[in-house]
Amino acid sequence: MITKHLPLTDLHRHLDGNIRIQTILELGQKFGMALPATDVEGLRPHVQIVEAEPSLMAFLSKLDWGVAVLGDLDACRRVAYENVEDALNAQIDYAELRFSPYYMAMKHNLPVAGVVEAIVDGVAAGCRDFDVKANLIGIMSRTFGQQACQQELDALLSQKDKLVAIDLAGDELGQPGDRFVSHFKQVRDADLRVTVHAGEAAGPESMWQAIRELGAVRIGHGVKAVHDPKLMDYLAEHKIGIESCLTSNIQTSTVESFESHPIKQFLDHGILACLNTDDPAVEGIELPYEYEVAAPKVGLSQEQIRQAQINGLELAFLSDAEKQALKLKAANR
Ligand SMILES: O=c1[nH]cnc2c1ncn2[C@@H]1O[C@H](CO)[C@@H](O)[C@H]1O
Ligand SMILES: [Zn+2]
Repeated sequence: MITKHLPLTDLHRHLDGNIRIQTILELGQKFGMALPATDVEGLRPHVQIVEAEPSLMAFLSKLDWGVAVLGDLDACRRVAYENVEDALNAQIDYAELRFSPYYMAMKHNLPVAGVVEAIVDGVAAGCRDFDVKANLIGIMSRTFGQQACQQELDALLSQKDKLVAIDLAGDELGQPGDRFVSHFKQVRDADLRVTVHAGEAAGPESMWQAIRELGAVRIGHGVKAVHDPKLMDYLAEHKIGIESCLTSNIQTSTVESFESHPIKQFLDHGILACLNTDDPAVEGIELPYEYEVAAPKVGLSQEQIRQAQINGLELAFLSDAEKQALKLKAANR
């Protein structure tokens, strides 16, 4: 259950993994694209997980239609704006929305820096219209290699004041983190924080690398840490946050079943793990589902679920004053 009088955060939420099916249809039509179906139910199996996929990469292919219909920068702005409305509808007080501008720009050759501007714009408009606080995390999509990531990083750093952090997402097995050391040096030199998808498809060594060589202060997924007791200790001692995404881990076949998800061990070990969605529209879930259905299935007690909610605020890339303001707002409702 969500504790109503505490702020609800979603720190791991891909904006480009959360494009409404209806919007995909409308944009597809607007830009004259042949989609695999012409109505929501027909399109659903092409853009949403209907049963667990065999691998992370199979899961990720479901995001492709959503970005394929982004025919101009206005379309990017629309999707960003709708993401803030979706966060409001999911009861979220504070969202860190992450996006990969290169991935969004790819199909229609949009200017990558222009995509960043459009997302900044759309999210700002959404935050004005809906009562949600949001920050942006720029993603480098490792799937497309080092050069594409440098291009993506250049575009993101051109708007660095509008971002709170940079992430590395995509093909963890095919593009290991040691190829991105120089990219993350630039990120740290720009005073941006670092969160990295690691220990999802690859093992605990990928998490060590993200922490030691890339400067990660939070890790996306990180489920493989349970196989490395020293890493478990390190995460707890150094307060490295684990952004858990329970349903996503089942749907990518990263974790075999809810019952065997390691988040319980993380919390028992004093690790700051929190609950997040990942790609809500693609998964067909929202944050309340993670709190009310997925977390109990994993075996978390109500006290542990509450702790995960508290951890979300602690791990947020916000100032103490901003956290305090969110706490006050939640306490008074
Ligand atoms: O669960 C995930 N693991 C790894 N990469 C992901 C996940 N979800 C989305 N992306 C990746 O993030 C970028 C879009 O924001 C894309 O590169 C997509 O493949
Ligand atoms: Zn993710």
